[in-house]
Amino acid sequence: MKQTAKLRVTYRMEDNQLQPSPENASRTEDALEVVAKTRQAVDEPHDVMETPPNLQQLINELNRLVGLGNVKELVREIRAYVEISRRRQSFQLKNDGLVLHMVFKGNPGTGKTTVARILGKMLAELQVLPKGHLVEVERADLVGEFIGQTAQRTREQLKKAMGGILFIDEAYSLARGGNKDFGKEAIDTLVKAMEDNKNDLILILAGYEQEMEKFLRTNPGLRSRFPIHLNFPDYSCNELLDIALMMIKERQYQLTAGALDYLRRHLQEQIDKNTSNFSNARLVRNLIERAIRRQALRLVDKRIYGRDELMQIMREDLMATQNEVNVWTMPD
Ligand SMILES: Nc1ncnc2c1ncn2[C@@H]1O[C@H](COP(=O)(O)OP(=O)(O)OP(=O)(O)O)[C@@H](O)[C@H]1O
Repeated sequence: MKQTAKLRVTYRMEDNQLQPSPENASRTEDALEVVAKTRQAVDEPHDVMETPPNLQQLINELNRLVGLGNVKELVREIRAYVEISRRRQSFQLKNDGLVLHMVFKGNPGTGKTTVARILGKMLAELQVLPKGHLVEVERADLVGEFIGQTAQRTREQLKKAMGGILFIDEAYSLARGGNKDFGKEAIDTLVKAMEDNKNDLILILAGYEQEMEKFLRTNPGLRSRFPIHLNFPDYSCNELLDIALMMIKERQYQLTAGALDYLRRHLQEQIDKNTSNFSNARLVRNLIERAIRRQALRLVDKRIYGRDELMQIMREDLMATQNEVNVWTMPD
């Protein structure tokens, strides 16, 4: 692309060379710098989004997650926005700060915490957040039982989260008791902190979709402070199976054909039951981890075994988990 720039500058002759006249020398230098930068930006072929290695690793980590197309798209948007804001800055163009407070709506085990954790690290790499760590809290961490306790607890958590993300699970439980409840005080303290620490803190409210919608409807002032809403839908049977295979592979195990067949049927059965405590990818993780322990038990007294055998998860290892999986809920 051919680019021309017009400059209106007065010159004078000095040592047989044309020099900008002293009264507008600095304006000239500014103008020439802008021209140089424009040329560089327009003419030079350059990597549109150079990605530092740490950031690339996090992008890979996010992309490895099964599904979640909307989340991946949002992250692309944020990266692009940060990059363009930087380029605009170099031309002294106006830059309204990014407001990245978010609402994550979805059932348990749909990846909300996992995404928030990766996002925090990414925003630190992009220098949008100073640290990018995640502090996960729920009502009991914020709300006290006596006067004065709530503001103190909430402030403590805010302090821990400063520089990163404060992730509030089941955020609507803060409004549980209405205006007389201490939860209201927690919300007010959070809102104030959002205003006072615009560049140092991101708040994510997470929880079931319907409860969250109701919460935001009854607190209209809150909705406008959270410009980004992300839905985390339940995973399909195939997606859950992909997640299972990914987890198996990461841990250097393999499913036999019988185990795979069993797992597919079992997951579909769980989906069809449509129970409220169905925990999506967390259920899968618990199934796999339990099956790994069962496989160990099956092999431990065997004298002869090979590499393949040590890697194989069989149908019977998974079947043993059927009635026990809900008892064995592993922390993340
Ligand atoms: N899309 C995915 N691909 C691979 N693994 C996933 C995916 N989504 C979730 N997981 C895994 O499932 C487990 C549960 O996910 P996570 O804790 O992020 O869910 P959550 O929505 O925050 O649940 P909760 O609301 O109950 O806290 C984690 O081990 C996570 O790594």
